[in-house]
Amino acid sequence: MGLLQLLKSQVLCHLFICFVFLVSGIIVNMLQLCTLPLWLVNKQLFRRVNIRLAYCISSQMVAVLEWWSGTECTLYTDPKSYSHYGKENAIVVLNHNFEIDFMCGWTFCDRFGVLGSSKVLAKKELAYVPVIGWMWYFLEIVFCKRKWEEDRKTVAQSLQNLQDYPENFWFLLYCEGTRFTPKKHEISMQVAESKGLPKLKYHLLPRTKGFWVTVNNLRGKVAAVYDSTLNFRDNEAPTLHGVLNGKKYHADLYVRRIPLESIPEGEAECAAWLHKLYQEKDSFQEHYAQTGRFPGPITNPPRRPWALINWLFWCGLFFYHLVLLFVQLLSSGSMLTITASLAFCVAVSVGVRWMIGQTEIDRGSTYGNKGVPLNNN
Ligand SMILES: CCCCC/C=C\C/C=C\CCCCCCCC(=O)SCCNC(=O)CCNC(=O)[C@H](O)C(C)(C)COP(=O)(O)OP(=O)(O)OC[C@H]1O[C@@H](n2cnc3c(N)ncnc32)[C@H](O)[C@@H]1OP(=O)(O)O
Ligand SMILES: CCCCCCCCCCCCCCCCCC(=O)OC[C@@H](O)COP(=O)(O)O
Repeated sequence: MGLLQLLKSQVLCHLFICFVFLVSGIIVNMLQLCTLPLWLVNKQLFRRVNIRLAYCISSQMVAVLEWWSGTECTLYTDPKSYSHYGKENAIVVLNHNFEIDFMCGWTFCDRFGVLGSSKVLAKKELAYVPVIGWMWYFLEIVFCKRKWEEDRKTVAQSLQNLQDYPENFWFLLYCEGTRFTPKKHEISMQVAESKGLPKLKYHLLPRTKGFWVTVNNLRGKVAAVYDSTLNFRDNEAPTLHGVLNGKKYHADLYVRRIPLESIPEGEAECAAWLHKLYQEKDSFQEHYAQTGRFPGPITNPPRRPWALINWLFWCGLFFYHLVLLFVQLLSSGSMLTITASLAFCVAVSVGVRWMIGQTEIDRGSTYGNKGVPLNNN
């Protein structure tokens, strides 16, 4: 093991990275709060400012993935579609199998210059996660309770609000609605069978209502759906812990650009279209399993330096102040101050541990664990 790799595996380094993320994130959340009055005076300026503030937070996770762990992200797509990426609004449909799939998504957003403005249809529980969840309020992220009767109005309204959004954005939809587990897969395939739909091997059965409502409420604003299929080389199951430990993964992403006009408007037709899309996605995963690659040419967007610069800025700032604080603490000799500082460090570690837990599939929700009642006759 090299010296750098040894350094990356040190718990103290992980604690420092997490500390920087949490404290800088809370500072940015405070700044976001201060921008609220701007909403009343100049809504578009409020949005532009918040896109940049959000970038300071989300790009830290991109920097850790790209520069700390050195994870490589390869893009399979045709060059004609490539020329549109980052220059238009799009709905991204992505498979939901990996704990760090959202970080890979963010990496691609950054490479095409839409990271600050990127959006998602997220479960409501994530709105309460400090830093990221709080940041999302100011980005007008669309939250759902995953209960259609309650979501149908609120989701449509939040999507309508994006009609006059001033900068290009990608809107991410995990149509499976939850992360893949063998149990959820088995249950969703029972649902597929009861609906007379072909079985999927690598995906859960997609929930179609969110897709239908998104496509129809963003019509006229969004140019295309980017059908995106992600996998990792060597059958790896990447984790945030692995990334913090400096483990290098290799992500492969296959993207097809589908013009929005080609997607049917009616609910039933749109649902059938999405089911067909997931059958195609399944065949791409099968191709990957057989050959170790996705179909089509590789056109790799380069890493950009901004995420690294932002991260180094915050790390430098906190490192300087932490050293100063440490020296002052030792020279003060006050047991009370030392104990209070230790308690603060423990609180930060516990908070971050809980946040990391949100990314872990084993600690995931039970959503999708129940299907339609089986007919045992
Ligand atoms: C490549 C570049 C990437 C770019 C990245 C861009 C941006 C990045 C930005 C941010 C990154 C951050 C990432 C954060 C991650 C957070 C993501 C989440 O929180 S995912 C969870 C929330 N999202 C969703 O759930 C979206 C999908 N869901 C839906 O669309 C749902 O329809 C819904 C709108 C949420 C409503 O939920 P509900 O449960 O009420 O669903 P339905 O009404 O659809 O369900 C009933 C329907 O489903 C059938 N059914 C029953 N059981 C199952 C089952 N187990 N599996 C499948 N289907 C099931 C049931 O028979 C009903 O069928 P029908 O509709 O025919 O009546
Ligand atoms: C700079 C690096 C610092 C790293 C350390 C800091 C920890 C940061 C943790 C950030 C937490 C981010 C929240 C986004 C999480 C996205 C997780 C996710 O994918 O959600 C799952 C849902 O889709 C479905 O949920 P389930 O039904 O599967 O349950």
